[in-house]
Amino acid sequence: MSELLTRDEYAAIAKGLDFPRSPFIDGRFHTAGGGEFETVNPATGETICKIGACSGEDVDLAVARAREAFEEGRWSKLHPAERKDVLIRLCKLITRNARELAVMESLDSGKPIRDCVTIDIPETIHTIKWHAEAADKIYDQTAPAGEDAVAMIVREPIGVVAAVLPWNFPSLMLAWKIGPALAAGNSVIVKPAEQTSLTALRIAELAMEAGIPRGVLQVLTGDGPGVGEPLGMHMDIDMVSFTGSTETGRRFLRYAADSNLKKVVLECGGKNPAIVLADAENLDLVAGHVVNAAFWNMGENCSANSRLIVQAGIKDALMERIQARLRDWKTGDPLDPQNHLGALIDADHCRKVASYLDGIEALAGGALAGAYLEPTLVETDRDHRLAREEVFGPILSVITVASADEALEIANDTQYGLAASIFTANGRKALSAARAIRAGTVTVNCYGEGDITTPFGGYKQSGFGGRDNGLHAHDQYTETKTIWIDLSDPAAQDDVG
Ligand SMILES: NC(=O)C1=CN([C@@H]2O[C@H](COP(=O)(O)OP(=O)(O)OC[C@H]3O[C@@H](n4cnc5c(N)ncnc54)[C@H](OP(=O)(O)O)[C@@H]3O)[C@@H](O)[C@H]2O)C=CC1
Ligand SMILES: CCCCCC/C=C/C(=O)O
Repeated sequence: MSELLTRDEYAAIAKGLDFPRSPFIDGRFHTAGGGEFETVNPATGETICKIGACSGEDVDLAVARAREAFEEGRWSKLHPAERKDVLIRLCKLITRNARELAVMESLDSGKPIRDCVTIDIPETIHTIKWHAEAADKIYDQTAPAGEDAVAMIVREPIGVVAAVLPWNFPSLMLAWKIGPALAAGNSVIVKPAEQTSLTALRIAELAMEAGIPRGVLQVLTGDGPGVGEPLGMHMDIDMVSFTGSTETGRRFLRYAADSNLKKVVLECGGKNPAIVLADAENLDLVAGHVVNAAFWNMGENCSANSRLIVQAGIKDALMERIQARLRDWKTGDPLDPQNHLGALIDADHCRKVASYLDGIEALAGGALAGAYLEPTLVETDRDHRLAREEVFGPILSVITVASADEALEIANDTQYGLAASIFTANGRKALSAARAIRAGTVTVNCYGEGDITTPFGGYKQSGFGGRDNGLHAHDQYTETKTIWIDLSDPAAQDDVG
């Protein structure tokens, strides 16, 4: 926390920011053809600035420039070590501008500055750097083809990749996509969520300064129907990597089917359980994980544990500790580093989240003001919509169970399968539960998404087609080619055919 400044110091940085206002196409800010939209600070409701919205022609232009860059090999044919050097230069530039980027992110999204400074921007840098470093350390393979042939299995960049992003981790999700996609040699077109375009635009500008050739990293601003759909339907885009709602993810599968069968990778929603069994140790620590898992980033997190499934024997002791923890989790001005929760993405979304509480008495929290909603605890049965739907806000649904088997059955009774946590002192129970839970990430006696080295993505309707993070992400941005070379003596061969 020592790196944090005061609220007034952050406000002074905010005053001095120069906001990017246009899409970034072919290495420069470009006058958009689709009018303008306002980007609003959810914490105050004030307009930060107007940003140009891309037209269909702008999308076509960006795709043409991306294709040209790819075919000319400006980036795709560089030695991997050269791509590494440029991406590391980009990381240095992001680091140099980290404070401004953190404040920009907080203003644009309502995220607490403490998280932007200590998590979002450092993790953005770490992610790009990790993939950059991997670029010249990944080997291709040869197959066991015998003495008379060499069979090489080589990776090649896919081509033009569109990265369609959500608003909940604007720069980090950008890094999760562009890190591996650029390291692998692709041209990337980013479509940030309309609410949160600012840091993506600034990072694209820094990428140009770092030496990423024009056309290789572009950012198209605008909304889903105006920009996301034309990207999804485009005949010259080779892949879409998407993070967002399951409903919109489904659309990208349809776009691909109705256009060129582009590769689609989806990272979608979750309704993730935290299971606390009666033998869990150190309930203070468990309560800390449960609170963090549910309320970090205002619960606007696909991997939030929004269901607490707790065994009856320890429920009261745990709830007492959770309530005590919550008293320290202050909600308010995102630029004040004392606050753990800032504003939700906008007042409409906040009202929608709060409407889940209609007719329910909360055990704690529940106060609503503008785009702010206090962290809220509610007791529900397993079939309540709060316990089944992805709320994407700071509401934790508490479900009491009699046994570990019942807990696991409820945990899996969902259309989603992104993440889960289990707390127990019994190693055998922990491991068998981790295997039984149908989710992409299961944490034992802790909460988290893993780290850059571990793949992240979902089972069932939480994901499709691949994983973010780790070398698994690198794989998803490459095609696999077989090159078979015959080594046998032509003179000794029978005729063919
Ligand atoms: N898994 C996750 O991390 C996330 C899940 N969600 C869930 O989704 C809910 C709705 O949030 P929302 O922002 O609308 O999420 P969406 O899934 O709609 O948005 C994600 C991205 O897809 C774009 N998009 C939206 N509609 C279309 C479309 N028809 N064609 C192509 N692209 C499109 C969005 O653009 P634009 O927003 O500019 O219109 C945005 O860039 C949330 O309440 C939450 O439950 C939301 C964000 C992240
Ligand atoms: C520091 C790791 C943050 C991971 C956030 C993962 C969330 C993804 C999403 O909501 O899409």
